[in-house]
Amino acid sequence: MEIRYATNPASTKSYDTEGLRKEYLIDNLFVPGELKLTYSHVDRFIAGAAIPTKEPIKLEADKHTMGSDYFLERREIGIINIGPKGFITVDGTEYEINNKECLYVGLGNKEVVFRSADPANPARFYFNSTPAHKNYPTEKIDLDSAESQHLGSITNSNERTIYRFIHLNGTKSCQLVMGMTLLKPGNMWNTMPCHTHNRRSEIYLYFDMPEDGVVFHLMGEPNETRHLVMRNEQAVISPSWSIHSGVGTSNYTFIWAMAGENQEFHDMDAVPMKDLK
Ligand SMILES: O=C[C@H](O)[C@@H](O)CC(=O)C(=O)O
Ligand SMILES: [Zn+2]
Repeated sequence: MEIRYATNPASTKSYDTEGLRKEYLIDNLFVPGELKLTYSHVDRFIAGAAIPTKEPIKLEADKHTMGSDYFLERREIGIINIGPKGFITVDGTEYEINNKECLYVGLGNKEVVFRSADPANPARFYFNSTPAHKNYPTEKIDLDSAESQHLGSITNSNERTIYRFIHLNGTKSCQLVMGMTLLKPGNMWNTMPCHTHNRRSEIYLYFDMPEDGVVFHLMGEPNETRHLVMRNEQAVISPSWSIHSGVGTSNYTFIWAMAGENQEFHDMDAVPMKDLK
């Protein structure tokens, strides 16, 4: 399991491209047949993925790093399938999870297993996990049952729909807040005007991108911005002090997950456009 330590704005100022990518970019999550995990000390997020081929893949704890016997011993998890149909079994109960559907699994569930409906055309499960102190019910959420918000306009190249899966007015969790944003064709910008949220950090996963497409992901303090060039199915860690926005070479979809000391989606500090540097 890969480990990322927390970073601060002062040292981030001096990072070059490679330094920024080493700290913030997660570019190795999707490997057929493997469970891949990255542990970040930013709000103790775990970002991971599983592409089950012939054999199902079990969500196993890395005992050394997590210090637990099973993955959800002290954690909760939100899982979204970004590929073809698959199944997730949680302590014996099987859930069918289609493309862009989400499953929340709470604290204390011992066995979580990923399986593809067609191993030749496997499911692609992406997940975020954070520490938890209480069990909330396992729940499946799809685009129809999610809370949705239409934002932006074609004249600003940012017309998109935000779907909230795990949040205060929907599927309950201890601290994980998770959803997905779909950009309309011809729209390339997300989250501009941008924001920070001092009480929460965030992880983005960009996907549904063409092979040679890129997203210029913007990060850093509002008056000290940097960018990371990101490709399909890559994730990026956004500490609480960093903006998180992006512009692509075509439209794309991204999963966002937040964690911290509150779950108020709108508890964010909007950055006035005149303050961006
Ligand atoms: O704190 C909220 C997150 O940054 C995202 O939900 C923003 C987003 O999906 C968007 O504007 O498109
Ligand atoms: Zn945010």
